[in-house]
Amino acid sequence: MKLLVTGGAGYVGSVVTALLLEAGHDVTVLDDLSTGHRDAVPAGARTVVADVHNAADVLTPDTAAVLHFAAKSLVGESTTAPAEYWRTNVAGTLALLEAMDRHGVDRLVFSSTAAVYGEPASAAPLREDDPPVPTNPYGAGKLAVDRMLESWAHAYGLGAVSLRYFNVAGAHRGLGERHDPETHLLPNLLRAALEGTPARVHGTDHPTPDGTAVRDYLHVADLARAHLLALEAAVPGTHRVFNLGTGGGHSVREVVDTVRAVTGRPVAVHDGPRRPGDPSVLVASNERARTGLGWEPARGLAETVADAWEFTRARAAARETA
Ligand SMILES: NC(=O)c1ccc[n+]([C@@H]2O[C@H](COP(=O)([O-])OP(=O)(O)OC[C@H]3O[C@@H](n4cnc5c(N)ncnc54)[C@H](O)[C@@H]3O)[C@@H](O)[C@H]2O)c1
Ligand SMILES: O=c1ccn([C@@H]2O[C@H](COP(=O)(O)OP(=O)(O)O[C@H]3O[C@H](CO)[C@@H](O)[C@H](O)[C@H]3O)[C@@H](O)[C@H]2O)c(=O)[nH]1
Repeated sequence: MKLLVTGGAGYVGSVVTALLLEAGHDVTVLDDLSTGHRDAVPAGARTVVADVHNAADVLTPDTAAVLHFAAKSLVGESTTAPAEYWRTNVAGTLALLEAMDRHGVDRLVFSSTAAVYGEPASAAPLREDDPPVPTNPYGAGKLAVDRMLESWAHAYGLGAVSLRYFNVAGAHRGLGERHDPETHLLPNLLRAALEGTPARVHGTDHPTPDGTAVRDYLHVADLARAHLLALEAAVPGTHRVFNLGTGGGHSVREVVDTVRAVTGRPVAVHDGPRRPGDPSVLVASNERARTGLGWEPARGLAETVADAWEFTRARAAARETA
């Protein structure tokens, strides 16, 4: 299939692009490189450096589907700089949908997020029919897009799938997290392991067994595989929503312990206050993805950390020889 991947120079989009190419698809990446990297786009894909608002210039009538990753995606930043979140994530998606309408492209796979659920009422795994009550502009904007897609499917016959990712982590064949500044837990812990500097624990007073926040860490290669299944599930006239997570949670302290075990390094941590907008527990129920997409995650936390560690060390070695 001829596919457009927005945000394909970013972390998740580059890994999905690699899998799409392996499966024989013809891929064009549209990315403004604001948080992505041109050299992260796998060989074999075309790259167009452009804003998602200008997707109409890149789409063609023979584009079969769009996979839409381009977004601003930091919960904390969305509370202090919301304008950019509404502009890129919501207005940008509206521009993309209008461009798809103009070219008759009727299938979309969208990167939604666990942040649409806000602060869950209990620690039970979140289901897609649990009430979405986002607590920050990032989650609110992603929920707005989920609802936009629902109306587009109903009124204009779009076939859309919203994949609500929980915490993506790990690396796949030389592709991993390269954010600057880096705010995500695992890359920060691995940098601490590499450089011998301390990492920070945001909040030790959560209502969890050890007081630190619990998240569902999903290997990026498992996540990426779900996108190929979602492409098949994007049937015109329907909008479907799937949570993507392992179904199990780990506290920040458990991730720290796993990093120490995998790297064999001490990794010092300083305890600090909670980060504004951070829910205490986010764990996915992946039942619907298992039955509806035939998807299941294959990797656990130790393998996810090990792959991210290999990526971190390889990049450090490449920097040294450069
Ligand atoms: N990483 C996670 O844990 C996670 C969890 C839930 C949802 N998501 C969602 O998954 C998607 C990918 O996230 P990621 O972690 O790979 O982030 P990323 O920042 O690595 O990738 C986003 C890509 O979009 C591009 N981009 C941003 N604004 C753009 C614009 N206006 N026009 C064109 N390109 C633009 C960036 O340059 C970057 O390459 C995002 O939509 C994000 O909200 C990520
Ligand atoms: O140096 C750090 C970084 C993070 N944390 C904590 O670790 C947990 C995970 O944080 P992080 O890796 O920053 O991810 P989240 O804030 O949970 O957000 C990610 O996961 C969400 C879905 O759960 C997505 O919506 C977001 O786009 C994505 O950034 C949180 O409790 C943080 O407070 C620390 O203690 N120290």
